[in-house]
Amino acid sequence: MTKQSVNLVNHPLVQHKLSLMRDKDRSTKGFRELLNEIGMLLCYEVTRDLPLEMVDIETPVAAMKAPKIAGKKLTLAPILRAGVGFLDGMLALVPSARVAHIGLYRDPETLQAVEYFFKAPQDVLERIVILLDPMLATGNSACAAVSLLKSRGARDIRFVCLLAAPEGIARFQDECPDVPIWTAAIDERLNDHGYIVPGLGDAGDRMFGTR
Ligand SMILES: O=P(O)(O)OC[C@H]1O[C@H](OP(=O)(O)OP(=O)(O)O)[C@H](O)[C@@H]1O
Ligand SMILES: O=c1cc[nH]c(=O)[nH]1
Ligand SMILES: [Mg+2]
Repeated sequence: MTKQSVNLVNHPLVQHKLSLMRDKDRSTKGFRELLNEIGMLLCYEVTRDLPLEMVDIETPVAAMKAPKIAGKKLTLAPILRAGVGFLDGMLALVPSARVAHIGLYRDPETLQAVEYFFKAPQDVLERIVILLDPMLATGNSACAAVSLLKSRGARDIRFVCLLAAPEGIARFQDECPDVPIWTAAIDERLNDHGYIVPGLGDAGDRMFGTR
């Protein structure tokens, strides 16, 4: 199967906000607000190609045909915990989206993803699923999440992250060649503990103030 693309979102607003988030002195409040704002901007990009259909409406002045989004509806699927940081911003733009929660944490020794929760809408197979996690490091969590979604029948999946390591992109594209990626940056590498360098540290801990 041909590998889907990596879409680098280099809009100045996204890049500026990401730099603010990387700063080790950014407060928990600031970090969370920025992730939410970037979520909104990335939602704009990942939905750019949604098909439109022309429908009849009446303005106060005249009848017209106007474009509305057609076809499949959206499910937003955050990987807990850090993926939740994108959710409110995206739901502000797509308020009727359904939400699938995917509970995964990364074992600090093995770096394998450990599942602890999964709840998806019944009709997830009929929807476009936007998988959310700010960090694509080894790729283990994102691959495990795609496999859970596919086990429920999801076929049309897109992955949105904030930062990606080249190692994570390679692994994800190998295992999930049918899932395109949107990211705000591709960093240099992973360190010995599987953290993205230069990265921004542990996204979940920074967002919830747990370290
Ligand atoms: O690509 P990977 O190597 O799998 O790493 C990325 C994962 O690590 C972080 O989650 P973490 O396990 O820290 O859980 P948390 O969000 O609850 O802190 C991050 O939010 C991703 O889910
Ligand atoms: O750099 C990293 C790698 C995995 N998870 C994070 O939150 N940060
Ligand atoms: Mg974490």
